[in-house]
Amino acid sequence: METSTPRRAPAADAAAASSYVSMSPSPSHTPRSSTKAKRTLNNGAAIVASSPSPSPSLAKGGGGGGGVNIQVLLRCRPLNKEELSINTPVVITCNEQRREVSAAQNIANKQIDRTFVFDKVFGPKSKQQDVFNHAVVPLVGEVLDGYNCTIFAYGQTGTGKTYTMEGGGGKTQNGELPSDAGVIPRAVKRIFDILEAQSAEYSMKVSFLELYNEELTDLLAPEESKFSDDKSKKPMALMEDGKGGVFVRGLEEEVVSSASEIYKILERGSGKRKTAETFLNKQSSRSHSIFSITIHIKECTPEGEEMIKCGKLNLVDLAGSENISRSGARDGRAREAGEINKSLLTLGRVINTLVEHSGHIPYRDSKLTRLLRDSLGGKTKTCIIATIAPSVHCLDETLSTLDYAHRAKNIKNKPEVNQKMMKSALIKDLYFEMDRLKQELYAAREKNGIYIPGEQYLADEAEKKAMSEKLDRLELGLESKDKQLDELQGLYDSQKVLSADLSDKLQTLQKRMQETECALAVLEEKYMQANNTIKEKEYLIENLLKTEKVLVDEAHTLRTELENTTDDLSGLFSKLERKGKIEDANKNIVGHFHSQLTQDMNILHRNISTSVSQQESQLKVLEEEMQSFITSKGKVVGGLQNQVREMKESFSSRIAELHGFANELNLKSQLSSEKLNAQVSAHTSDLEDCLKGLLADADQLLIGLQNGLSQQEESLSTLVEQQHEGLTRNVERTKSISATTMNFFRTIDAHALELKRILEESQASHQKQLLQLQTKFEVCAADEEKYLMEKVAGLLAESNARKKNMVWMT
Ligand SMILES: Nc1ncnc2c1ncn2[C@@H]1O[C@H](COP(=O)(O)OP(=O)(O)OP(=O)(O)O)[C@@H](O)[C@H]1O
Repeated sequence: METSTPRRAPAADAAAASSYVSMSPSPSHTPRSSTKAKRTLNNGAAIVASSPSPSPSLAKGGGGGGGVNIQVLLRCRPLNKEELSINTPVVITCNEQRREVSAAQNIANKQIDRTFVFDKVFGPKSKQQDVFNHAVVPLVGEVLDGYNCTIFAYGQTGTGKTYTMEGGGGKTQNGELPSDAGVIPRAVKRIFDILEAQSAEYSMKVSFLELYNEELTDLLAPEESKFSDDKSKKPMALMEDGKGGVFVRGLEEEVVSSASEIYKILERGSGKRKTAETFLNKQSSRSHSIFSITIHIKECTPEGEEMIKCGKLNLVDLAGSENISRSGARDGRAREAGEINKSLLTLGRVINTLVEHSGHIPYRDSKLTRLLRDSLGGKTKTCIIATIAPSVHCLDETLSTLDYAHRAKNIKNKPEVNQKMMKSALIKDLYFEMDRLKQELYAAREKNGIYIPGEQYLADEAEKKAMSEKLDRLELGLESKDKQLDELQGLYDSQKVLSADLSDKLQTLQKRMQETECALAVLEEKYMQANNTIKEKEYLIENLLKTEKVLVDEAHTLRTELENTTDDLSGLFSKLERKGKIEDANKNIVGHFHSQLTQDMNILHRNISTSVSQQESQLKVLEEEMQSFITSKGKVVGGLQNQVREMKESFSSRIAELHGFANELNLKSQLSSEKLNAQVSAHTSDLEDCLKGLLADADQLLIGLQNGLSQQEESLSTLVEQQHEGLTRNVERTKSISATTMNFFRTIDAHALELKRILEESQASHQKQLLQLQTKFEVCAADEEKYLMEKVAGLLAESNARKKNMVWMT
C-alpha cells in the first residue's frame, strides 16, 4: 500500500492545521473545502523532496539492515449455522499457546496433519477484542509515532475478513462499540482515546477506496457532484508519481474530529461496497477495500520549533479468494471472481518473489499490488490477518490460504518513520494548495474551462501521448495482420482450385486401382497357394535338418561324456593311489605312536610304582618316628610321675618331721606358754594345708598332662592310620587306572590293526570293482558309439534319399 503523505498540503490540511496553527481562513475558503479536499495521494518520499528543511535526524529506520518480517496472524472462524446443521466435520485445530494451526488431510485413506506456525493464532472462540489487542494495538502506537502501517485481511470467501476488519454489524450505542465491532472501528476509537489522553494537537482525515474489477472507486465521494454527473461510479486513475510510488488522482479525504464521525463514514462507505450473495457467503464482498486514516500531530522540538508528525494506518479488506464452482458464481459474478482471483494471484506472485528474492517483483501486474507496494517489501509496518474456515469442505482453500500466509511471513519490510514537517513549510504548502484550488474554483465558476495544475496537465499529456503511441502501434499491428489475412485468403483460394483438380485425378486413380486390386487378388491367391506348398516343404526340410542336428549334437555330447568319464576314472585311480600312500603313512604314524605310547606307559607305570614305594617307605619312617616320639613322651611322662611321687614322699616325710618336731616341742616345753603351742599348731596346720594344696595341684597337672599326651597319641595314631589307608587307596587307584589305560591302548591298537586290514581289503576289492567297471564301461561305450554312428549314418542316408526323392518329384 502506497503510503500517502501529501506532497502538497491540501486545503483540508490547512483547515485541520488551523486548529493548532493561528491561520485565518482565506476569504475564498468554501465550506466544502474546509471539511473535504480533493486529494492526491502519493508516497512519503515526496515529502522529503518538497520539505524545505528536512530534518533527517528525526527519521529513524525501523528495520535495521535486514528489515523486519511482516507479522502474520491466523484466525479461524467458528462453524456457521448451515455447517452446524449438517454436522460438517471440522478439520482445523488451533493451538493458541503454541501459535500453531493443524489441518487434517486424508490422503489415500491416511490422515496426514499439516501444521503451520504463525506469529499469533486465534481459534474459533477468539473475540474481536482479542484480535484487536494483538493485531492492532501495537500498530496504532506505531502510527502515532509517525510510521505508516497496514493491516490486511486475506482469506477464502466467507471466512470472516469483513467480520474481522469491520465487524458483525452491531450498532454503536452512546459512543460504545458493540462486542462484535471489528478492527477498524476499534482502531479509530483507540487513536482518539490516546490523542485525547495526551491532549495532543492533531488533525485527522480518512479515505475509503474500493478496487473492483481492476477499477478504483472512491467510497466517500458524494452521490451527486457539481462537476460530474455520476462521480461516485467514475473509475479513478492510479498514477505513477515518477518516484516509484503511485497515487490515486481525485481521491476524497474527509477531515474528521471524532470517532463517531468516522463510524458514520465507515457505514456510508461500506454500504457502497459491491457485495453479492454466493453459496459461501450471503453478503460476499466482491471488491477489495482500503480504509486509510492519516494523522498529523503537532510536536515542539527542544529549540521550540513546531514540527508536524505524520502517521498513516491503512486497513485493507481483500475480496475473498474463491473456487468459482463452489461459490456458485455465474456470468458477471464469475467475471468478478476471475478478476479477484487474478489480482490475488498477482499478490501471491509478488509475495513469492519477495520471499524467494527471485528478481523482478511483479507489482505492476495488478492495481492491488501497485497499491500495496509499500506495505509488501517497502517502508510500511505490515500485519496480515489470514482467515480460514474449520470445515472439511473448505480444506483445499484453507490449505492454500495457510501456505500463502505462511510464505508471507518471510517478507521483510524496512519500516521508516515519516519525516516530520516544519509548521512553516506546511503552511507554505497549504497556501500553494489554496491558491491552486481557488484558481480551479474560479475557472469552474466562469465555465471557461477546467483548471488543471501544470504538473497534472503534464502528467495527463504524457499519459495521453503514451496512449496514442500505443494506439498507433496497435493500428500498425492491425494493418500488418490485415495484410497477412489477405495473403492467407489468396493462398486459401488457390489451394481450393488445386484440391478440386486433385480430387478428379483421385477418382480416376481410384477406378484404376480397383481393377488392379482385382488382378492383384487373383495373383495373390496363386501366390498364396505356391507359398503354402513351399512352406510345407520348407517345414519338412527344416524338421529333418533339426533331427540331424540333434543327432549329431547327441553323438558329440556322448563322446565328450565318454572322454570326461575316462578322465574321471584316471583321476579316481590317481586319487586311490594317493589315498593308499596316505594310509601307509598313517599306518606308520599309528605304529610309531603305539610303540611310543607303550614306552611312555611303561615309564609312567614305573614312575607310579617307584613313587608308591617311596611313599610307603616315607610312611614307615613317619610311623617309626611317631612311635619313638610317643615312647620318648611316655618316658618323659614316667620321669615326671616319678619326680612328683618323690616330691610327694619328701613332703610327707617333712610333714612327719614337722609333726615330730611339734611333739618334741610339746614335750620339751610342756607347760610353757599355751599361746606358743597354739601358734605352732596353727602354723603346722597352715603348712600342712599348703602342702596338701600343692600336692593336689601337682596331681591334677600330672593327670592333665597324661590325658593330653594320651589324646595326642591317639589322634596321631589315627592320622597315621588314615594317611596310610589313603595312600594305599591312591596306589590301588593309580594301579587300576594305569591298567585300564594300558588295556584301552591295547584295544585301540587292536582296532587300528583291524581297521588297517579292512581298509586294505576294501581297497583291493574297490580296485577290482573299478577295473571291472572300466572294462565294462569301455565295452558299453564302444558298443553305444558304434550303434549311434550306424543310426546317424542310416538317418543321414534316409534323409539324403528323401531329399533326392523330393528334388526328383519337383
Ligand atoms: N470469527 C467469527 N465469529 C462469528 N461469526 C463470524 C466470524 N467470522 C465470520 N463470521 C460470520 O461469517 C460470515 C461471513 O463473514 P465475512 O462476510 O466477514 O466473510 P468474508 O471473508 O469477508 O467473505 P467475502 O470474501 O465473501 O467477503 C458472516 O456472517 C460473519 O458474521
